[in-house]
Parts: sequence; C-alpha cells; structure tokens
Amino acid sequence: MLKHQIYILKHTPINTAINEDEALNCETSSSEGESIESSLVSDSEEQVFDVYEKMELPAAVKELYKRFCISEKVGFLIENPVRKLPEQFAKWEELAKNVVDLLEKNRFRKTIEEELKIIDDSVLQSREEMFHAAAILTHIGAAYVNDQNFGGPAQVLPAQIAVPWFNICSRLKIHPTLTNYIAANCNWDLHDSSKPAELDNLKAITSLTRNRAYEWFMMIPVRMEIQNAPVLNSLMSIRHILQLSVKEWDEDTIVNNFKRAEISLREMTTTLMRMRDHLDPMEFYHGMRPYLAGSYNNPGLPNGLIFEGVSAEGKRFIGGSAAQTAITPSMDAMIPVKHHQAVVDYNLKLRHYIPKEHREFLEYLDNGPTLTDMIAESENEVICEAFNNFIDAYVHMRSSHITIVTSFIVLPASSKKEDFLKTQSKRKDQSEQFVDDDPDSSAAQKKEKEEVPEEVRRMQRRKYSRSHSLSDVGTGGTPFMVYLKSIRDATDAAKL
Ligand code: HEM
Repeated sequence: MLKHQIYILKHTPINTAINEDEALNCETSSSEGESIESSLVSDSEEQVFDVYEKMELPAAVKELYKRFCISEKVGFLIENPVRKLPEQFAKWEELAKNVVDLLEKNRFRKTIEEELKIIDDSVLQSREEMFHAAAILTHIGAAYVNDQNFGGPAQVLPAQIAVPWFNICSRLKIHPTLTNYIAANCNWDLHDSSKPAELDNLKAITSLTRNRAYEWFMMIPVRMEIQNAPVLNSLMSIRHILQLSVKEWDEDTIVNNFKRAEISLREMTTTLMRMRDHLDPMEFYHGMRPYLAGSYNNPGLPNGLIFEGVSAEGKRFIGGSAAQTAITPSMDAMIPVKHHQAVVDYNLKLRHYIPKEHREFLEYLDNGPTLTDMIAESENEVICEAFNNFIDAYVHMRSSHITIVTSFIVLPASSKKEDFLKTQSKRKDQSEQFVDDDPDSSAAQKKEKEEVPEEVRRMQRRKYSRSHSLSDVGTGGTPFMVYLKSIRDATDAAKL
C-alpha cells in the first residue's frame, strides 16, 4: 500500500460539497473513439429493449430528456454503455474479473497492495467511460474494504483505488461508494447479445459471488429500470397534456397512458418478486450484505473510511441500496406522494447517490405542477379512475417490496451467521446448487409466508427494545420497516 502519500487532486472533494456547475455531455463520446467497445446498441436496439414501444413523445418531453440525460428507450439507464476501457486500464479490468477468485484464495488485498499502481484517470472523458470505470473501481473498492477474510473492514482504502475512484466520482458528481446506480445500472451486459435484455439474459460485468446471487441482486433493478421507461414516458406525456388547457385534453390518450404505466408497473413488481429465483435470503444477509455496507453508521468504521491520497479524514457514505434510483422519486414528485418529513429528508440525501442530471430532473419535477392537482381541478371521473388504478399498482409494488425486505433482512436477521456458514460448506461438499434445489423449498416458502406477519411484529417489537443493529436499519441507517410502511401508506393516500 502507498502509505501516507498526499496527492494533489485535480477535482473538488465531494464529501462536503458537490460542485454542481460543470456539465458533462450526455451524448456518447469516448477517449478512443471507435476502439471503445459499446456492445449493446446497434441496428437491433428495439429488439434488445423489448419493452420499449415507440410512442410519439411530445417535443417538450424529448427536450427535457436530452437536458437531464434520460433515454426514451431505457429511462434512467445509459443507452450506449461502454464495456471496455482503453488499454492502460487493463489491470483494473483484470482485477474486477478475478475478484471472486482472489477473495476465495485470500489474495485480494495483497494483490491490490503489491500489483496495482495508480493509473491516471484524466484520459477518461466521456460520461459512459467514466461510469464504466466507476463500476469497476466500486467493486474493487468494496471487495478490498469488506474482504471477509479479515476481522473487520479496512479503515484505509489504498491510494491505487481511492484516488482514481474519488476523482472519477467527483467528475460524475456522485458519491464514491457502492451505489445501486453504479454497481447495478452501470454494470450490466447481455449473455446473448442477439436476444432481448430480459432478466434471464442480463449478466453483471463484475460480480462479487461465484454463483448468480450477486448478479441476480443487481440485474433485477436493471430490468426494472428498463421496464420503467414506458412508465416514465407515459407519465411525462400525461403531465405535458394536463398542462394544456382542459379543452385541448384528449381523454383517451390520458387514460391509455395511465393504463400503460399501470401495466408496466405491475410487470416491474413481477420482476421484483423474482428475487428468490437465484438469491437465497441467508446468503444475501450473511454473505453478500457485508459487501454492500457503506462507511456511514458502520460500527466497523467508527471514523469513516480514509481515502488514502485524497484526505486524511475518514469519509462517511451510505452503502448500496436499490433505493438509489430516480424511478420512485420521479413518480413521487409528479403525483405527488406526500411523505413524512423524516422520509423526505432521507430521500433528499439519497439523491447524491444517483447521477447529477437525474438529481436535477427530480428538482425540476419538485417545482412543477402535480398530476393530482391538475386532475382534481378537471373533475373528470374517467381520468380520475385511471389515475387511481395506476396508484393501486404503485401501492402493490411498494407492498411487494416490503415482503421482499421481510424475507431478505427481517427473517435472516434472527438466524446466526455460523449456521449459514455451516450450510455453505455442507452444500459445497455436496456440490449442490445454492438456491431452490431443496425439494421442500416451496413448502418451506409457503410456511414462511404464513409466518411473516407475526415474525415481522416480533422483530418490530424487539427493535424498540434494543439498540440499533444492522438488522434494524437499512444501509442508510433508516429504521427501514417504519420507513417503508410510511412510504407505502403515503402512496395509497395519494388517490383521488
Ligand atoms: C433483496 C432485495 C432487497 C432488499 C433487502 C431491499 C431492502 C431495502 C431497504 C432496507 C430499504 C430502506 C432504505 C435503505 O436502507 O436504503 C429499501 C428501500 C428501497 N428499495 Fe429496496 N431492497 C431490495 C430490493 C429492491 C429492488 C430490486 C428495488 C428496485 C428498484 C428496490 C427499490 C427500493 C426503493 C425505491 C426504496 C426506497 C423506498 C421506496 O421508494 O419505496 N429494492 N430497500
């Protein structure tokens, strides 16, 4: 490790202040032009993005999308992701490829310390390249800090990772931590590029587990982002029409758009509920979640994480949560869903974990007209009903998310890590598959479902009688069940 060296940073530190002034171009460009691989979007793009059906978006909406780096086809995802960095970054890519191997052999930290040098990141210029580089460094950084072969997290992130990661994230105006946007949305590719970007065809570029567990956890939000594109297009179109004078409203168009948004939201919920297909809750909770931990409210990092070569003071950033997306905040702002003040405060904090342009889009929506105000004013019952049906689908999505959180955090929190490790090695010996290979699994799941409400109540009661632990609080330090239920109830209350 390069100890105690101080490097002069080219970019403003972002822990205390993110400089919002500089703008990066959303249009595709790269430092090496044609040599950069962008494997996805080609002539067959509409086939790849299977949920995208062309609709005539109002010119004003298209203009907003351009301004805020939003894609008509994939919403908040990058439409032309970069898959390969210039040659001088080959070592980063090699480490990312071998991360699981090196962790298993307990060689990860040593390899970083002995073999990795600081690589000058300033050659990376395009937004797409920087996001791809950030995704690689995020995984290398998370693996280094949270390597489970050691007693606890590393207190210092070596300069070879810290400096370029910090620089790139400063330029992208996003916090350097394992964010959902970077680890999932900038970390995907297709198994078969001739087939659509359906869930089973999505793969993670960098994974932190040998089996599909990590990939699955990250690809579900990616698929949901793709499925969200028609929701966003529909709501933005409705919002545009409603701002015209009532005489100009086309009731059918508005109702059809709500219907389309409702259907897509229900499809997103179906995707969400597939979490158990390749991710076992015990593996998630005891095996994977430590790698998602941030440096904020982390008992293992009482002074935060020191970015060597950046600052001698520890930095505190929350860890990875799929809440770090613009999907729900954009709907909440447009509708609006009126959250409890504590939720509003937390959600505002989360906005520094999504791209700057999306953060600005949310601010733009916050200050604009709302769907409920405009619909209520019109007193149009047909539109009102279509709107309420859409809200029902949204409430259903949030209730389903609570079910997921219950089985992936609340229930495993009452089990011991040692028990999980025992099952792990037993399964390894038998060369068994990790998930869903237990003949009784469906019966067990059914039983678990029946038991959830009481179990949740029990956990909730316990929560108030002891100090906060990882089981009680989300990655952002929220008492998450209270937070999530309040959000779901506020969504329901948005109905007209
Ligand atoms: C194993 C799977 C998952 C677990 C254990 C989980 C857990 C949590 C927790 C604990 C929170 C509370 C806030 C925080 O700590 O940051 C949260 C919030 C949230 N999660 Fe998840 N989550 C999972 C999957 C997903 C997926 C796939 C999505 C899809 C985008 C998602 C979207 C959200 C959103 C949007 C919020 C903010 C609350 C809201 O707006 O409804 N989560 N999640």
